[in-house]
Amino acid sequence: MRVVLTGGGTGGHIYPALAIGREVEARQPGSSLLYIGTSRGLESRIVPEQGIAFEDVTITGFRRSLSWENVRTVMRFVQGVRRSKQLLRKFKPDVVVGTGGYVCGPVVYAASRLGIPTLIHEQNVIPGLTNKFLSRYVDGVAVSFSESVGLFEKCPDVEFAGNPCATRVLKADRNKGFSSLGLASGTPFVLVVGGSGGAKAINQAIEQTLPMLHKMTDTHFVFVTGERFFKETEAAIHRLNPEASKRVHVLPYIHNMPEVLAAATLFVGRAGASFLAEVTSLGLPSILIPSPNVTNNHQEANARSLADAGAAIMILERELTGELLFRHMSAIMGDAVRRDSMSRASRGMGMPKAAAAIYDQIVRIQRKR
Ligand SMILES: CC(=O)N[C@H]1[C@@H](OP(=O)(O)OP(=O)(O)OC[C@H]2O[C@@H](n3ccc(=O)[nH]c3=O)[C@H](O)[C@@H]2O)O[C@H](CO)[C@@H](O)[C@@H]1O
Repeated sequence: MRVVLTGGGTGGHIYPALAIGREVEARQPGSSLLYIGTSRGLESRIVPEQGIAFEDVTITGFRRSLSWENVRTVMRFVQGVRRSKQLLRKFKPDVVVGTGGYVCGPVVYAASRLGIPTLIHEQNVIPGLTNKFLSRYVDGVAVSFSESVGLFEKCPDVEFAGNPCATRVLKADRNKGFSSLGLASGTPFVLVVGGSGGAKAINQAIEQTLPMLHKMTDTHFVFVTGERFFKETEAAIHRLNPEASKRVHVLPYIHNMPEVLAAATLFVGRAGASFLAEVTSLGLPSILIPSPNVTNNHQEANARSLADAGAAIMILERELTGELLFRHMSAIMGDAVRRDSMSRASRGMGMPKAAAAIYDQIVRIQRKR
């Protein structure tokens, strides 16, 4: 099968697209993938590293308020559709799959105008602007939450599939996760990561925990700062606690995240949808600090659903302090029975077969044509 994947800006849109691509390759060996993204998004680096062909279109997002920038965005959209049509005519895909983020707009729209079967995947309970716009043109929408099924009334085929990131972590080799971090297999560690772009508030809270970390003997901390905060955070950590470097491993970004997640004992981070799909698929206990700066405060809703099920502790950013975070981390790491119970609750929410369900939907929308 020839598949065009598109979606991006942040990891939460890119990894679902890659997971769908990998499922297609597994189910139909010899398939060809082309990823269309923007040269400014994270996808322009991640996708080529995965050995997948990459082409770019230029596009920007709409501002929610009226502005001249929106006029320019419309012009870029028209140009983006033209460029997408050229790329699609050349690659001749059997299907085009979009996973949200504004780059999807021109690519999926162009595909539908050319009569190519199209599917979009929505990661969040409340649909993003681009997916909502596209839903009237596409053949299928795959959603991650049952509550979202009714929100795409313009589309004839809406499937509650889950998030395909849940599938990509399952086959991950945890021993490779340990060795890539320079840790002996089985070393207990807390993975702290503020979403695909890092989170200043979480970085600052971790800096505040440094004087307390020696109390959690044997536990290591893998702390992912985000590329833009790496230098300052790493410098602050070494200044505040030079001794910490033995058990605190500071990194800007992790490229083999499935392997590292499979090895982790506890996850601390934002409540982005793709991360949560991975965490629940693996049955990891978590401490979630939802970003307050997202549309409709959807990360708090994501985090609350895990907290209500007993799979996670939620800390709101306005209440976050190093002391509170340390207290929760040390309570969970020090209590194996509690960890087991959180882990069972977390696994109970996982949807590890999501990628397979989306592959089946792709085949179905092709047949309907
Ligand atoms: C601030 C913001 O707008 N966040 C949104 C964004 O989050 P964001 O892009 O942070 O996405 P998620 O937290 O959902 O997922 C991040 C993805 O990147 C991967 N990863 C992350 C860090 C790293 O070092 N290495 C790595 O591989 C994770 O394994 C995961 O697959 O998209 C999500 C899915 O639409 C939304 O729910 C979030 O609200």
